[in-house]
Amino acid sequence: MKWPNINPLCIEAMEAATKRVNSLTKPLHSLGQLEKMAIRLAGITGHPFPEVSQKAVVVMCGDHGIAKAGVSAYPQEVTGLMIHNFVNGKAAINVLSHLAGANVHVVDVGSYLEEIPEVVIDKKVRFGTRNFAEEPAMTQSEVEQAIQVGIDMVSQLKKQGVQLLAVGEMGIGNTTVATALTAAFTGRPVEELVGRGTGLDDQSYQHKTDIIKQALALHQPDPEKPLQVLAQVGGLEVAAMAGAYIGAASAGMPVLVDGVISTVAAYVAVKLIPRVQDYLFASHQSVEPAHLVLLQALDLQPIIHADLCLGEASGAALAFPLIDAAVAIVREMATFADLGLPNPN
Ligand SMILES: O=C(O)c1ccc[n+]([C@@H]2O[C@H](COP(=O)([O-])O)[C@@H](O)[C@H]2O)c1
Ligand SMILES: Cc1cc2nc[nH]c2cc1C
Repeated sequence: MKWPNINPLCIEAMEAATKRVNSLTKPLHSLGQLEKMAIRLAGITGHPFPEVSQKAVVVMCGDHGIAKAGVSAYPQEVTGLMIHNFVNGKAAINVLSHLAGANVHVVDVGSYLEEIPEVVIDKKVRFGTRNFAEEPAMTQSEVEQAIQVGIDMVSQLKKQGVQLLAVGEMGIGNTTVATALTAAFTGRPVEELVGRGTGLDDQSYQHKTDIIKQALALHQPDPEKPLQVLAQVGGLEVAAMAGAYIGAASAGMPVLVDGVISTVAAYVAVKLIPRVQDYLFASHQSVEPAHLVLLQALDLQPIIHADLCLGEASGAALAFPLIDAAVAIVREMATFADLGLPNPN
């Protein structure tokens, strides 16, 4: 695959933003993460006073052959039902996006739905992945097509004037995918990473752990070959999200990462193109154990700790107002000079 160009952060804008942040009427560093976010937003946009009012949410949807192995508390049909729910504006992501003034874009990159509602963006690569307990989930070509869906989607949104993006997913079975990918990339034991997803009981939780271990033994993933690992135990919506992060970085657009599935996709994007990391903002820390491992591996600090584990980009949308806060502080707070005081910093 040929990757798009990604610019480094603008050092001048970051220096100007740092100077401004340190001149504001507050003890040095007392606005913590908000200050760091403001400075990085300046670096991403090239402006010390960035504008991020035009917000969009992208929900990548896909089904999983591995769902047949009984690894989710909910039936596979819920993926399609939730796509309809998104379209009707009644899912959590619709409510949270509406609060933040963001439009929701639902992309079907691989659900089992035969008939896709009109407003869903139909980018189906195939009807669900293969069951990776038995064979690779995807071909390399399918992985690349799905990544391209994400890159193209964000390029379109950029043309429509979008300035800030939240990326998430819907796909029954995909915490099994995310856990297998995390184990493959980090080498951490599956037992340390596996969570209860949509709410597995103890017996199914053990079964999920065994399935992931068996799949890793079958495929022997090489962490230095991210596209191959995606093909072995990944998902179409995971690949599309990786593409969306690459697309956002290439468009100079800050992007909020959601939960464990969204973050493993970000990990893949960074593995493919390390500079993508500069454009990522972690929103929250999911209750899935693999999420913390991924956030640490990416050196990302989540700004919300609310025991979320929903997906759909819900945590990312919940973080929109915090990005707005970071921008508003730099724009609107008085400086020590404004008060006629020397800057103590
Ligand atoms: O974002 C997360 O951290 C997260 C954690 C647990 C579950 N989910 C959502 O629940 C679905 C996957 O759960 P499961 O149990 O079917 O693997 C999928 O649609 C995700 O959006 C999402
Ligand atoms: C109802 C439901 C909604 C979801 N949204 C994201 N993943 C989900 C999983 C389930 C089961």
